[in-house]
Amino acid sequence: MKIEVRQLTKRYKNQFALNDVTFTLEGPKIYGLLGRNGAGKTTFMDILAGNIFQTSGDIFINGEKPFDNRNVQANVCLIKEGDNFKKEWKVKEVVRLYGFFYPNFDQQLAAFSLKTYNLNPNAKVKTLSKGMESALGITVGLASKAPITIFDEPYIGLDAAARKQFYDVMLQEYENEKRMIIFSTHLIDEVSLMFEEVLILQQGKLALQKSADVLREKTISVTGPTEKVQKFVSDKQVISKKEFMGMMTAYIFGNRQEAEGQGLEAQSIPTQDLMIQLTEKEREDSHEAII
Ligand SMILES: Nc1ncnc2c1ncn2[C@@H]1O[C@H](COP(=O)(O)OP(=O)(O)OP(=O)(O)O)[C@@H](O)[C@H]1O
Repeated sequence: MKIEVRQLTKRYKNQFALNDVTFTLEGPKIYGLLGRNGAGKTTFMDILAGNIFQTSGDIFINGEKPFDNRNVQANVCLIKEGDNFKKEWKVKEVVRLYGFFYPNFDQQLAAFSLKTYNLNPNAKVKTLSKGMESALGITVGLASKAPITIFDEPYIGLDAAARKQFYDVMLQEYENEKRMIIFSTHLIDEVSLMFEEVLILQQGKLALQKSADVLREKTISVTGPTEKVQKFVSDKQVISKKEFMGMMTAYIFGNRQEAEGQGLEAQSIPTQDLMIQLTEKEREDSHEAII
């Protein structure tokens, strides 16, 4: 599957939820879509799933526009953090309806997942706890086998053990049959090892798109006397810098050994820290994407 996003903009009155973003996603791959509150993640996922229409720009899924397009929508399953299903539906009706809509829907996997999460097929959605409703979302999202499966904070209310079950089944399913999974979450440290590529949105702009391997190997923090650090980073891509009492820490794309060879302290940066550094206030106006 190929998703082409071209100068995509969504504006609500004076508020830009997405502001002229351009990028391409090509699967099968597990994408992490990250960003602070209000960065535009849900808006993007809603446009991708054909739920809402952009103000300007284009989005193509394998060359077709998703809005009001049944062909495309049958290939895209979006599970949000809540209110995915009508409250009056029974669990088994949700599974049946998703089964009708998604051509590759895996009934066996759905039944297995319902059992795993102790979900009673005859229970109405309105009687489920928050965590149980999330488990139902996860169940139909995974069982949909949609070529583009999107999870937008899908596990509100799920405890750590239940989240781990979800990750395990998701990875197992992905191993069995690869597809494009777009995963948006604030629990970044918990899932970042699953990502194959990371996108970070900041105030409706794309701040970063990089393969997870590159991020793991090449993003480092370098600490030492300010002058020495300044000199070391002068020819490198700098994510952010902080200075305190003659010492500087710079977050950069670079080589750890090279920094250590020059007597600087170097550490790799966890994805969550990277997101925080990239979206710090000082960077807000620069809108310089790292792609
Ligand atoms: N229906 C709407 N009407 C007005 N403004 C909206 C609407 N939906 C989103 N916005 C605004 O667009 C911006 C992006 O919102 P969005 O929900 O896409 O962010 P997000 O990255 O998903 O945030 P979060 O991590 O908090 O879920 C925010 O400023 C939000 O207030």
